[in-house]
Amino acid sequence: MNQSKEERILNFVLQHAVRGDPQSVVDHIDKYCSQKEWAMNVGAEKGLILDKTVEEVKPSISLELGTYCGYSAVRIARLLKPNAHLITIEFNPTYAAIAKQMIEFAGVQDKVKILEGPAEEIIPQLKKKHEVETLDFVFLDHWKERYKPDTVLLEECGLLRRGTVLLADNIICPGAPDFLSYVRNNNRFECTNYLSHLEYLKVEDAMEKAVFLG
Ligand SMILES: O=C(NCCCCCn1ccc2cnccc21)c1cc(-c2ccc(F)cc2)cc(O)c1O
Ligand SMILES: [Mg+2]
Repeated sequence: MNQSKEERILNFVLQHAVRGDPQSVVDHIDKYCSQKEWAMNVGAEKGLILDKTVEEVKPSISLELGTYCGYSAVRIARLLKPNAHLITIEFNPTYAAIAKQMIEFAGVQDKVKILEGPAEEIIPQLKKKHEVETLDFVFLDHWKERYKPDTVLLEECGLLRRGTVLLADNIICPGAPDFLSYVRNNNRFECTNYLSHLEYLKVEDAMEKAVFLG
């Protein structure tokens, strides 16, 4: 049976990256996806914006919506302080299985929990089933039309606290217009836009940081 693109990405990492070295895993995914096959990882340029945000927030508990092959989960986990954790939600079980292997190869499996299913179903379970109190950092990178409803759901579930930082990928391409207008017109969010480029291409893209003011 033919390999999928995601399996080819994983195999390239398993064969060429350094086991237990998250930076090597990130660099090799970027090498494969810039030279061989485009894939929707946040990539190196927007990845720096993600890194700077994680380093600023120093989150104890982070949530990622959209795991895909695990690129940004490894990118975030490599910067987390001891005993800090990332919960990452992936809808597609095939992607989740690839990401699990990617995260284990990078050696960050003790910091990352992958939950399978739609964010809409999992977010309401985070407090009771996954013992989350409130979130320090949220990276939105899933279905662009779910950014706004899932942000509202996070607030309704009491998962945001004063200072929780949301960072959203793909604000320009593919775009998340209802999320953007929601957070920018809501006086309980302090927003910052970071202009960048779509992963591996010269196409414009941006990330939006929205700090919840409580
Ligand atoms: O679609 C994107 N990502 C989402 C993938 C599917 C998420 C499914 N999913 C995962 C967790 C989860 C939880 N709940 C519900 C659903 C959930 C995406 C697309 C592009 C892109 C594509 C083509 C193009 F021409 C230009 C740009 C670039 C990106 O960076 C992207 O992130
Ligand atoms: Mg994205």
